[in-house]
Amino acid sequence: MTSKPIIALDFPSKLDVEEFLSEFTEPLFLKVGMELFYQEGPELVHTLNRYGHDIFLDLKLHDIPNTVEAAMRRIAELGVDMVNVHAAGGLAMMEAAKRGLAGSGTKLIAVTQLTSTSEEQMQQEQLISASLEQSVVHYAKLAKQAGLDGVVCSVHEAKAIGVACGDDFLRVTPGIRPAASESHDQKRIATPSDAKAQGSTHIVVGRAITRSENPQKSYDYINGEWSGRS
Ligand SMILES: O=c1ccn([C@@H]2O[C@H](COP(=O)(O)O)[C@@H](O)[C@H]2O)c(=O)[nH]1
Repeated sequence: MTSKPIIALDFPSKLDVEEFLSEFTEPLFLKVGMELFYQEGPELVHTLNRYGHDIFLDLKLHDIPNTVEAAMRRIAELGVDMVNVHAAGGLAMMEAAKRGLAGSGTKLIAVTQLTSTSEEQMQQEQLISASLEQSVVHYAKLAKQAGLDGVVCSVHEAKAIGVACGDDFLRVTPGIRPAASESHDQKRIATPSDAKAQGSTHIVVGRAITRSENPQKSYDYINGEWSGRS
């Protein structure tokens, strides 16, 4: 059975979130990112939790190990289902993040290479001579070594990560677009059915649902394709 699509709540305020969620009747898997969390803080997370939604807190921590461990101790108290760090922060930082979450039940995943990054951009701007897939798999192995539950990657690397890190290692994939949709700022996009075929364990979908004229209909369509019902 596949997980529910994770809806990226990239909204500026709680009011916008309430208006968006009023369209839905069932419990959802929601992603709270930086824009919303910096505006509304932990209270919004508690509210979404009370309504029975699963929550991925997408804050992408990246700092020295001591700072990240302390921040994760606070995040552990929020009771979210999933949180993340940047794998580029290194092994010691990821291990510290995991220590900070100890006893919480919150899954910890690491961003490998952002889905808005192309191979050419990565090689030129980060001075990495490896291929993008090699870089992503390298970070996935580092995250596994640190004891993390999985990574954020694009659908295009999901299969290779499954081979390198095992099938139970989470491959959470943003950059999801229905066929022939606009890619916006994303470089490594794929459809929900591609994600299913390539072994993503979760898909993250923002604008294709939140900016749709009919969010419930778009969600149902994407969920159907992802779960193999259409
Ligand atoms: O590599 C990454 C990591 C995180 N994201 C986040 O996912 C959503 C995608 O939104 P769309 O509107 O579907 O493009 C967004 O919140 C990003 O911050 C990502 O896209 N890529």
